[in-house]
Amino acid sequence: MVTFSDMHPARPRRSVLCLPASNPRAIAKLTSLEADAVILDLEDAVAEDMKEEGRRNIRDYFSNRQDGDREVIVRINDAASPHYRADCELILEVRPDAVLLPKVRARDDILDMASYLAENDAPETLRIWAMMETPLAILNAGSIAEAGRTSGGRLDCLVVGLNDLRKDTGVLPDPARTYLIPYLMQVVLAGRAFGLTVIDSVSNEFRDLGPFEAECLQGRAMGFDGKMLIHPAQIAGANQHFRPSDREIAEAELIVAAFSQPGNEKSNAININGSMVERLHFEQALRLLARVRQINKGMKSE
Ligand SMILES: CC(C)(COP(=O)(O)OP(=O)(O)OC[C@H]1O[C@@H](n2cnc3c(N)ncnc32)[C@H](O)[C@@H]1OP(=O)(O)O)[C@@H](O)C(=O)NCCC(=O)NCCSC(=O)C[C@H](O)C(=O)O
Ligand SMILES: [Mg+2]
Repeated sequence: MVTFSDMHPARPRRSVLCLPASNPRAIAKLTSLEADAVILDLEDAVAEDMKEEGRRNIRDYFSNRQDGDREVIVRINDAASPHYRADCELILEVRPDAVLLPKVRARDDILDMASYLAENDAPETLRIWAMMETPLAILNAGSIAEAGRTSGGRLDCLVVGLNDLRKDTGVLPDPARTYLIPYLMQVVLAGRAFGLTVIDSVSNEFRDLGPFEAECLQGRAMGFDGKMLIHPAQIAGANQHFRPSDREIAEAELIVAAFSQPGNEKSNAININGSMVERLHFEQALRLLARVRQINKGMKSE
């Protein structure tokens, strides 16, 4: 059956690759990588004494941007850090597709950034993404997601950060993510309630891709739109697992065809091979097919 996440109309964000802004070799690889979106990180992936170099690399990158339609996001340091002001100035200067706020705790973190962007005439296309990686972010997930509306719709995306969450909660690493599931689902629910994209956490495994693939399957089943990645080896798996399967596409086509048949156009519930299919499934099917078209449009070779 078509899943709820297929209703979400946002652009494809199946694979969201993160890399340290201080690593020019990794940055140089980007044009050859098939990630749907890219995060240039100034926060945890960058050593204290490399932050300025990271900002310089980001300036260089945007001055010669060759990404076409791909979203490029910059993760800044948090408001309490000495790097925050310089990072914010950089955001206004290079105007990425979004600024990713680390260690969000409450809705005010979103509102403060939204005010800063508005006061400095940042274009509406400059969005806000939020890392959901503190215990307070999970407790306040609903009001953080709601702040997206209050802030004029600038908040676009919630990204779970399980490394920080494990650190702050004491939950032990476990391939099944058993005790983290309530936190993950809380973020999915908050995102869905306010029309945001939800991105599953990184998996730290990039040589043995078995545990990573298992997390992709689980994340998709939970309703996530995509996964944050740390290594190019993870891109193909995320693109595959967060794309509707051939079976789902065929089922959606069947539903659309059935509702388009004479006599069914105004029906709210019909019988397809012994299953009740409602108009809401028809709407889901249309959205799924629209998403597939979007994915196919952005695909070079997968
Ligand atoms: C994890 C790594 C440090 C591993 O790096 P390395 O040992 O160099 O890997 P490889 O030898 O396999 O690399 C092969 C080439 O691929 C390039 N590369 C590696 N990673 C990336 C990448 N992410 N994007 C683009 N290109 C990449 C290398 O440069 C090699 O090329 P070359 O130099 O020409 O030989 C490394 O993968 C890495 O730094 N990953 C990203 C780390 C990161 O961004 N961390 C922050 C995100 S995690 C997070 O946010 C957690 C969250 O906050 C939470 O709390 O959970
Ligand atoms: Mg983190």
